[in-house]
Amino acid sequence: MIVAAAVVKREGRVLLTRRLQGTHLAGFWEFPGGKVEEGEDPEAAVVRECREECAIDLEVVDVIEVAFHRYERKDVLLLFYECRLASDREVQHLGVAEHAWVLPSQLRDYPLPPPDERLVRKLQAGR
Ligand SMILES: Nc1nc2c([nH]c(=O)n2[C@@H]2O[C@H](COP(=O)(O)OP(=O)(O)OP(=O)(O)O)[C@@H](O)[C@H]2O)c(=O)[nH]1
Repeated sequence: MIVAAAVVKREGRVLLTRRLQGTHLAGFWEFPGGKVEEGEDPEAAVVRECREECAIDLEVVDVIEVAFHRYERKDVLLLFYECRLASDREVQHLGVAEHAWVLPSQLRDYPLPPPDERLVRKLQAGR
């Protein structure tokens, strides 16, 4: 399973969303995104997922990190894309429980899934 997630920066902060109850890793925070569908371009997937789940419009800037993780019931290849906001629409909670704009130095206060660890370190190193 391929997952595309967005690293959206605004005024030195990065967007995190919280997973809905009843989903895999419920309650965890994450970089918004989701599964890439069959035949879908991962960059299109991250834009689509963020529109569906948060109502924001994004433009992909670059790939920032790749991670592979073996969960108990599935293997996940995560593609993290640096994205910029393409409009000034506010984040809405369509498919997420809540959101936060977080300073890199505060990312440790938000429980993120294990495969996100290296990305967190990169962001904290200012990259
Ligand atoms: N969006 C996102 N997903 C992540 C991150 N880190 C990470 O391990 N994941 C995992 O990647 C998968 C994303 O899939 P998803 O959000 O479309 O859906 P899901 O598996 O809950 O969907 P499902 O219940 O329909 O099968 C989840 O298993 C999630 O735990 C992250 O930072 N952002």
